[in-house]
Amino acid sequence: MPSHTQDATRTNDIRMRAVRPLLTPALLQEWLPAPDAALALVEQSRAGIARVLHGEDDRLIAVVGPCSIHDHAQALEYAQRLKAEADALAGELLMVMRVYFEKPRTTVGWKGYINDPRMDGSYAINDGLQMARRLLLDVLALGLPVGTEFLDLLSPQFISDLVSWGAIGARTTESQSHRQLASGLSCPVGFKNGTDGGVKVAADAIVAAQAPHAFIGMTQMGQAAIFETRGNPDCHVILRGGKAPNYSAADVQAACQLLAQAGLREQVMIDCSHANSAKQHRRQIDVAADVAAQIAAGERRITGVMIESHLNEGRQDITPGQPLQHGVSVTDACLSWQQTAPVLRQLAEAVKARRKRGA
Ligand SMILES: O=C[C@H](O)[C@H](O)COP(=O)(O)O
Ligand SMILES: C=C(OP(=O)(O)O)C(=O)O
Repeated sequence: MPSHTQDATRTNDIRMRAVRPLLTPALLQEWLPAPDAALALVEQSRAGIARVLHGEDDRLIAVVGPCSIHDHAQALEYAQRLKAEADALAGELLMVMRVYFEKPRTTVGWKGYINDPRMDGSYAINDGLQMARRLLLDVLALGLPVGTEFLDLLSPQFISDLVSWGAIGARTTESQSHRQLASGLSCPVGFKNGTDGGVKVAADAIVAAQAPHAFIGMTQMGQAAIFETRGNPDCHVILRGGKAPNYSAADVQAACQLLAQAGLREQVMIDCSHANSAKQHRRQIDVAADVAAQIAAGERRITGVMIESHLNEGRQDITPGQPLQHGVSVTDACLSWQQTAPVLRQLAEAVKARRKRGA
C-alpha cells in the first residue's frame, strides 16, 4: 500500500470545468410514464416501418418535420398539421414526424433541445431531457409516430421507448459506437451516407448494426453496465448528398448496386434536404419532385423520404436578447407547412401511380 494519498488532480480532469448531477432514465420514466396508447402506437408504427423495409407494404415512409425542435408549443402546432395530412395520405405514406433533439455540428453551434433547451449556454440538460420526453408523449398523444437522430450515446435511455424510427447522422455513420448503439435500438434505423457523399460507410454501418455487439453503456438506473445486443435487422441507408447531390435515378441505382454487393436489401430513403438541396430549403421541392417521378415510374427501391419542414420557411439565428420568429428553424432552413403539404400529396400520388403500374 502506498504510504501517501495520490494526488488525482495532477493528471486527471485537468480540462474539466464542472461535473454536474444527471437524473436517471428510470426517474424520468417514473415522472413521465408512457400511457398504453402511446406504447401501442410506437409498437405498431415500428412494425409498419419494418414491413415497408422488408417489402411487405408498398407505402413510402415519410420522415417530415423541423430540422430541430426548439419550442414545445410550436412543435405541437406543427404536429397537429402533419397529423391531419398523415391521416389523409395514410394509404400511401407512412408518416413519421421528425422530432430532432440533438444536432451534430460541423464545428460548433447550438447542439439542440436536450443539450441547451434555453438556448443561452446554460446547458440545462436535466430540463432538456424532461422537455424532450414531454414533447414525445404529446406528439404520440396526437396519434403521430416520431423519428429522431440518436447522437449522444446515453440519451436514448431517456427517450427511445417513445421513438419509432431513428437516424444515425452523416458525421457518425462511421462511428463504431453509433453502429453498436443501432444494433441494440428497438426501432428501425437509417444511416446517412457520409458528408463527402460516400455510401459505402452507410452500407458498412448496416452490416455492423445487424450483428450482435457488447459494449459499455448506462442502465435505466444510471449505472455503467456491459450491454450485449442481438443486432438490428431493420436498418437502411439514407442518401443525403455529399460533394454532389445523390437523389437521381442513377444515384439510387449506384447505391443499390453497392448494397447488393454487401448482401443487403436494395433500398434507400432519400433526404431531400442537406447536401441534396445544397441547404437551399426550396430545392427540397425539386428533389421531392424528382423522387416522386422515379417512384411513379415504378422504382420500388425508394422506401422512404425525409423532408425538413417547419411552420414557416427559412431559418433564423439565435441571438441572445432577441425574440425568435414563430415557427422558423434555428438550425437548417426548412420548407414552410404551406410548401410541404403539396409535396406530400405529390409523393402520395406517385405511390398510387406505382401501384397502378403493378410495380
Ligand atoms: O441538420 C443540421 C445541420 O446540417 C447539421 O447539424 C450541421 O450543421 P452545421 O454545419 O451548421 O454545424
Ligand atoms: C444533421 C442532419 O443530417 P446529416 O447527418 O445528413 O447532416 C439532420 O438530418 O439533421
